Amino acid sequence: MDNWWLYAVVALVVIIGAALLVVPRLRKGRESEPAEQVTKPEPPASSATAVEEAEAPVVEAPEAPEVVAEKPAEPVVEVPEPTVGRLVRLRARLARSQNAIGRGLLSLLASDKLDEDVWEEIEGTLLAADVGVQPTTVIVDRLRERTRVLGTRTAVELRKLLAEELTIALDPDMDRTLHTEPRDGKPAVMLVVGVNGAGKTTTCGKIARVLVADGRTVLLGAADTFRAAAVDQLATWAHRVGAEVVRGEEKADPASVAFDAVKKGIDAGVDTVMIDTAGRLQNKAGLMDELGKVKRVVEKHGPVAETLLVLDATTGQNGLEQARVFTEVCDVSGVVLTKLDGTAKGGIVIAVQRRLGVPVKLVGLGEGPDDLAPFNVSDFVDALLGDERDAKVSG
Ligand SMILES: Nc1nc2c(ncn2[C@@H]2O[C@H](COP(=O)(O)OP(=O)(O)OP(=O)(O)O)[C@@H](O)[C@H]2O)c(=O)[nH]1
Repeated sequence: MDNWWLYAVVALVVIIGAALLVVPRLRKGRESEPAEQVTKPEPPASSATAVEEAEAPVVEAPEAPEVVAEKPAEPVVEVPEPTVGRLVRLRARLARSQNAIGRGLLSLLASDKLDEDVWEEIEGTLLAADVGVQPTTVIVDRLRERTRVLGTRTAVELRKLLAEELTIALDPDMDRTLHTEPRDGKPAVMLVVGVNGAGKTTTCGKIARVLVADGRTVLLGAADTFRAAAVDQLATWAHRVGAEVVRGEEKADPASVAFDAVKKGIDAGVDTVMIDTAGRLQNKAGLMDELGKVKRVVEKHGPVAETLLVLDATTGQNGLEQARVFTEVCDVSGVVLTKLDGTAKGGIVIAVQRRLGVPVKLVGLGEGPDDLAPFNVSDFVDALLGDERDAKVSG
């Protein structure tokens, strides 16, 4: 027990040493806690971006004029194909789709014996080609008579006879002029009517291209206010050739859009104003009335030069009844027969003219911008029957 103080000193040293070791660690541990608290409230990366974005307009504002300057100033205006001889250039396509009629008829006529059965087959071929009952009867009766009287049997002569009969059936004396020239200092106004999907908007665009190619100025009125896409479609066609478009609000009164378009055309001094109307079903009396209203309202500016009825050739005879209603409402002056490239029934041209008493003025031969041609009887008959030289070779 003499050394009790020695034990006391050692114990004190141990306690102090332990205290020196433990306290700094505790302190260190406490210091790290606030560090974690700092990282937690840091804004996440995305909110930092949001702040940058929120500030962006302020920072980028001075650059705005540069953006405007970089915009492509003018759309590229296309130069359409010249119109002269278009039907001839498109003849191969037309002939491909019509060959069934021409070849069928010519081979039947070249039969060893033109008996009752053969004439019935000829009649069937014409009916199947949508020529229509009455014109078919006339064509067959005349052919029968002429082959009997003339005793014609060579392929060349038979082709000539058939061509003559088809030409008569197509009424070459009908006036197929498209009235697009301004009169009395006012633009020629064209109304384009027809059922949904017949190709009205496309036809407006194609005609505008033809007119622009011929050096005319054109304004298009988008009176199909029922379908916003139709308005955009027309505007696209117009921009491609540099024509102006007048469009109304969606669901606006089509008659007022048409009226405004003609007024703008008069003020701007353009040559032709074309009004694209909504596709209307003939059994919707209200809609047909509205079409009549469009015409009356437009006529307040002066007479309409041309009312074109657009008909889809692939609807065949069924389309004719619909077509007839249009002729009653709006005094149709010409027919545009579209999609002739999509049918082997070219005889519909004969049926349309007979039924409506209106000339086919233009034909659509494809979806391409220049696939529209003035209708020409002799080119069409040539396309129906194939090249005359083919007949000579086989004759
Ligand atoms: N193959 C072919 N397709 C055509 C021709 N004319 C138009 N079309 C196509 O027919 C479709 C309908 O044409 P649109 O011009 O939209 O018809 P629309 O009469 O204005 O139709 P709505 O606006 O619904 O009344 C489109 O796909 C055109 O490309 C043609 O001569 N041949």
